[in-house]
Amino acid sequence: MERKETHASFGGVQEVWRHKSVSLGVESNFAIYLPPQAKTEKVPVLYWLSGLTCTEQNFIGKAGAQRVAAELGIAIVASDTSPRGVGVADDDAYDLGQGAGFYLNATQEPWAAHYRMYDYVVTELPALIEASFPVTQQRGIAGHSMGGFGAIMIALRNPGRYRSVSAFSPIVAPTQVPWGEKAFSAYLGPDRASWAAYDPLELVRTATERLPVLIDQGLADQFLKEQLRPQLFQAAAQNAGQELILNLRPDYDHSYYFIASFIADHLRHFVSKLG
Ligand SMILES: N[C@@H](CCC(=O)N[C@@H](CS)C(=O)NCC(=O)O)C(=O)O
Repeated sequence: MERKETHASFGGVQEVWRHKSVSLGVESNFAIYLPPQAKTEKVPVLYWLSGLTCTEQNFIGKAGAQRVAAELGIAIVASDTSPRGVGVADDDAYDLGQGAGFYLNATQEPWAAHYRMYDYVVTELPALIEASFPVTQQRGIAGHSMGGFGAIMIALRNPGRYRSVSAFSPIVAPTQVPWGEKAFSAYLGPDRASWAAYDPLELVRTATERLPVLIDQGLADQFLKEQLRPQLFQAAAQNAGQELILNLRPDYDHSYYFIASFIADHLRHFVSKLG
């Protein structure tokens, strides 16, 4: 594992590391913010999953999360959004291939060899983080858009693994919207039965643990009506008895300006569940 960046930030440190990932079969970057408290004690860690086109850099450069993470004494880990490199399958479109891994394990060619972001985010990365940094096993998961989908899907599938889950502008119904249908068709194949394991609307029906889900959604989001459709998750949650805090925010769009405006609420949501 090699440290690529280190920056003092609000008394703590923002780092970027590169390591050989077993799940992805290539080298991958992740970012970790360690608050000042981590110099003397182990701290809880929030995993952040970014959206389409992002790397580990977007969140750390644009969300402005370090100040409140330092106040609260939590670490934040931001992964990449797909495997990358010359030997890794890709597509010219921004919403498929590198930068668009959708946090699942692909079963179809040419994707299956490297596109295993589900295993990476759920198992490999936390094991590495917990062995290498001063963090506890108190984990939270949050994300944006494709990453908001990833956070909700992963929390619903992994009872006991996370203390909290939250999302900005998540793709809640990937089997019913163009971004999700395109990605699931490519990575999982045409058999829609295989999509259910990654569909939050299905998972919320059968989940054995129901962490309250916090969602913030901008009402001026250019992707709201076609790709995000939070009301579909709202209805599924209501049917399932799933607690949902859905904050609809007038005027806010899909960008990191929106995330930066409300990220503190999501960090506090995580800390409120640590008990
Ligand atoms: N049309 C946009 C769609 C991608 C987009 O909006 N990505 C969001 C996540 S779904 C993002 O966070 N972009 C990177 C950034 O704003 O830093 C593009 O081609 O870049």
